Amino acid sequence: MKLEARVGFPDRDVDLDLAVAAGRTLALLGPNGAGKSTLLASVAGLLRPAAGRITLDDRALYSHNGSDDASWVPPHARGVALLAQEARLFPHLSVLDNVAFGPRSAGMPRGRAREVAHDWLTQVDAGEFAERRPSALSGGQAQRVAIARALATEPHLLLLDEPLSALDVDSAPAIRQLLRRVLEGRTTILVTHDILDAVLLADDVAVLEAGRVVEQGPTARVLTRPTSRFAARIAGLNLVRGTAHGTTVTTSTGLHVEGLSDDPLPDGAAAVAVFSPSAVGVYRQAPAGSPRNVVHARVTELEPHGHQVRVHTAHLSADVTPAAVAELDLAPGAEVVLTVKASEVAVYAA
Ligand SMILES: Nc1ncnc2c1ncn2[C@@H]1O[C@H](COP(=O)(O)OP(=O)(O)OP(=O)(O)O)[C@@H](O)[C@H]1O
Repeated sequence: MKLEARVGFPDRDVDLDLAVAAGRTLALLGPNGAGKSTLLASVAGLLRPAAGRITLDDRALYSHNGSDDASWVPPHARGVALLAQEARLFPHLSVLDNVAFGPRSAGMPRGRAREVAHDWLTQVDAGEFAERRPSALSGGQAQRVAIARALATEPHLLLLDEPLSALDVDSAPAIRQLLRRVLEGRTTILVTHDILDAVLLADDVAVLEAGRVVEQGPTARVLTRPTSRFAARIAGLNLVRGTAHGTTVTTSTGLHVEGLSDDPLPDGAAAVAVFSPSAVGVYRQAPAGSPRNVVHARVTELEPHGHQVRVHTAHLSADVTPAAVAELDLAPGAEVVLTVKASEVAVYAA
């Protein structure tokens, strides 16, 4: 089913508008406090927006038009399942009864509900734990059971709130693989801080910043041609925002970055210049006679990055070899000149 959600919380300065197409997974990305949990809780029915409208296909789960005639479907009647960071299984029930709980609550006879629970446990490779209590499961095993419990209710919409973040590094990859399998064809919203989750699990990505959706689109597009600084950072790219003049982007502080553009941009249009840290050269003094983009900056941090060292400055990053770090005597506070060839910079509308 297709989800459309417009939710407004003036007291939180949150005003979000997004949609998830039927059968697709949308990853919600954004810094702390961006509004991801607020959106999830609103869709689950745990939080009531001050304004907006939430629909699953044609069914309104919540609507409010400024007067008193709001419609409100309670959480249990929404057909929405929420999977949290921790499995939160009922401690006094066996694993099997945990999974059978949803179908039983929906009126399914006990024997049939247990059969359904068995099927789901088998599908998540947790059949062997059926008779155990949750206290006898590892974190990864418990999360498998929680996935089975969520899916056994046959939800129209699945909400995943950082489902891998509480797992240790050894069990997360297997659960990620499992999610990849079970999310296929299900309408899902996935809140994550992990770029790997977005790449492996999500068809689309929405980036939230300060209570607003700042960009939304297919995952591959957002990660290769980001228009927000947050998306650029998680994609490992430099992004300079400003206005276009030809194929040059000029920032509000007067920095000019020239690049290449597929489509001509109207003069003065909002635009970004995007380039990889590996395309950035680092010098102590401006190289003579260079046609490149040149930016004066100060090193803020050095960070290992594969076999390279990522040199961070206030707005841009560069990847250099460890030998170059030694040769240039780079350290936080060092003044540097960064260069990038126009042919390495993509300029497009933001
Ligand atoms: N219970 C609350 N009462 C009032 N304001 C809140 C409450 N919970 C969150 N907020 C505010 O709402 C805004 C959105 O917060 P939210 O928790 O949705 O962000 P988030 O993207 O989920 O962040 P995180 O990644 O840290 O979980 C923030 O400004 C936050 O301070």
